[in-house]
Amino acid sequence: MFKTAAGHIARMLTIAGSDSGGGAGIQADLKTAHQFSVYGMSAITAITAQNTVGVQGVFPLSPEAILQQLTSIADDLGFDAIKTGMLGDAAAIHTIASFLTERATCPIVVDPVMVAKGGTPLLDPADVKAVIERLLPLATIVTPNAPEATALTGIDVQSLADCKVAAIRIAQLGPQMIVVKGGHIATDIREHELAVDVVYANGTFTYFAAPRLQTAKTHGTGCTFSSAIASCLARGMEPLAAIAAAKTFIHRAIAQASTWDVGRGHGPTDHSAQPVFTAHFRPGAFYLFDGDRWLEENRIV
Ligand SMILES: Nc1ncnc2c1ncn2[C@@H]1O[C@H](COP(=O)(O)OP(=O)(O)OP(=O)(O)O)[C@@H](O)[C@H]1O
Ligand SMILES: Cc1ncc(CO)c(N)n1
Repeated sequence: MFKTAAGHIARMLTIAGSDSGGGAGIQADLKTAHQFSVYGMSAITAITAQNTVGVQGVFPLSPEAILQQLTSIADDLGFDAIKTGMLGDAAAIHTIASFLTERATCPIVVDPVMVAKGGTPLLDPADVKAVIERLLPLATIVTPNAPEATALTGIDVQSLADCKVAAIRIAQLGPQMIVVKGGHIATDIREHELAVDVVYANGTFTYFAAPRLQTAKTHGTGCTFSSAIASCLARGMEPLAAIAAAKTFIHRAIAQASTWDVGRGHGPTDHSAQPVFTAHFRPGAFYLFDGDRWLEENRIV
């Protein structure tokens, strides 16, 4: 396990839903924390009956049950970074936001989960307001995919240019750094398609791209990516380096699972993948991951 500069084991808390299929939610988050040599803890917000084909049932926990888990962890174990995923409803969001305000001084990664890959809603659209008003102002990093960026801003996010406009709008809602993920965005800015994650902070865009992998093994990619970022922040890494390491991890996790026979639908990724750690990234640059290392490219997006 990784020891922080303060000399203790790095700890990451995930506040999210349970995925019985093991590829997304709490299960993905804890597997990811472990792979980053970070001690993982969980406060479960809802239990889903779910597999790679779809979501068969959602059973939210009460705000009391959520708060008691959070309090038990805060009173004893503590945390160096927190990630939030599927949250349930507005009442749960208010409870979690109040807890974070009172008891969290560490970095917070908000993955604004709204819809599962198969299309099942995991958050009522009426509750998006609570995410915007209560959670985004607390976020060190927020990681919407394209449809989530649309729900947060009202901008129809379909292209890289849309990602940039949406990121600027989301920044006005309070988070320190925004990552609009490129999994849903069709780009063709090279001879082969890329999955480009657009990062925005302090008025500057930085880009992390990787070749788009042609596979349906993408169940839980967003959960895995955001918990990888939180794990890196728990280790004390800088935000850009954390996002880059998370991108290398999810890229390899998708690639390694491409031949797996786990489930009949959108299969899970391989959380035993090895992340690549690179120390320094220049804000404003465009980086391409070639599977082994990051290359800085001279391009205007
Ligand atoms: N086919 C792919 N090839 C390479 N990278 C991908 C692919 N799909 C997604 N990614 C990467 O995975 C990460 C998660 O992005 P994505 O947009 O899929 O999240 P998401 O939609 O929130 O996932 P989910 O809802 O399934 O948890 C991003 O870094 C994105 O660039
Ligand atoms: C529990 C849970 N959280 C998040 C997602 C989004 O991938 C999912 N499918 N299930």
